[in-house]
Amino acid sequence: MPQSIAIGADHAGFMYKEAIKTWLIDHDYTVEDFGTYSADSADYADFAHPVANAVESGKAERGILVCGSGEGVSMTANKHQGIRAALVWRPDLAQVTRQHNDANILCLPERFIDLDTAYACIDAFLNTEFEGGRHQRRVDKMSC
Ligand SMILES: O=C(CO)[C@H](O)[C@H](O)[C@H](O)COP(=O)(O)O
Repeated sequence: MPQSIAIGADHAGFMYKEAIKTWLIDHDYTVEDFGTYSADSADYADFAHPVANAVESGKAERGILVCGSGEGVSMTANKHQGIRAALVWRPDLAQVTRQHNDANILCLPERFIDLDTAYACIDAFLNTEFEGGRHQRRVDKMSC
């Protein structure tokens, strides 16, 4: 299971990102926080790219990104070849995107889910293994 987690958010995900950082540290994960560092208006790509770079390079084993809808950060992170970023709003979706898609970044929509649901999604994302097999073949076909 992963130990090092890169996190990032824009202003609309800042509050959850801060709470998630504490949650991860309390659960013995190593966290690198790529910002944003306040609730001032900011651009999600400025945080999604550094988190994606950290995961793509192997500096972090997984990433977690938060914005208002989760859409901006997921679209940005998925521009990176080595990234499979999944926009998730239910724990069972987090579980299946690990099992079937080997997702390496979790994207959460702060404006659409409560914090306990976000924690449950993270728990599933960090504690579910990729199933491989037919799913590996499909993941291998993602690159263009
Ligand atoms: O990408 C998004 C919307 O698809 C994110 O939710 C952003 O956080 C959102 O656009 C920020 O909106 P704001 O009006 O600037 O707060």
